Amino acid sequence: QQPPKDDSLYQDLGQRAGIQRIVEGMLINVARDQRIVEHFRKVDIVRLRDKLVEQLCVESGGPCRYTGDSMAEAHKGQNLTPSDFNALVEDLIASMDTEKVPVPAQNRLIARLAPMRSEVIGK
Ligand code: HEM
Repeated sequence: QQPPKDDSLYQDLGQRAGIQRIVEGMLINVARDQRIVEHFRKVDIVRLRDKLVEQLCVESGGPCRYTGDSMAEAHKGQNLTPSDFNALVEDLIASMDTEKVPVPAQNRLIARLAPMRSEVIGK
């Protein structure tokens, strides 16, 4: 038998609906973010939204499955920099602020994304 899964972060993010609002808010922030918006010009934004929601759901301990590409695959050829990465994280944090996600929960989510940094940057 599996130990019960810790889904407290998923709950703190407002479950699937809350995560969807966070992701959509982040993408709206990205659309206004001159530092990185160019990367997203030709992207299927609905697919990106859906894959991000799945991924944040999984990473926060929610009952979801991630069906997208690997992080290395998704960011291959983009040559993303540490500054690009930081800009996206700022846009995510601003969205979580708008959604009134408590700061400790924000920090837990960022901590779960941080290990992906090396798979995203410089590919
Ligand atoms: C921890 C940080 C990041 C995570 C968790 C993440 C997550 C994802 C996910 C789940 C996808 C969708 C993959 C798929 O379609 O199957 C994706 C695609 C994409 N990401 Fe990221 N990403 C991160 C950082 C970044 C950064 C810093 C940028 C640019 C500033 C970026 C730009 C993009 C773009 C443009 C796509 C679409 C690629 C395409 O459709 O060809 N990502 N990302």
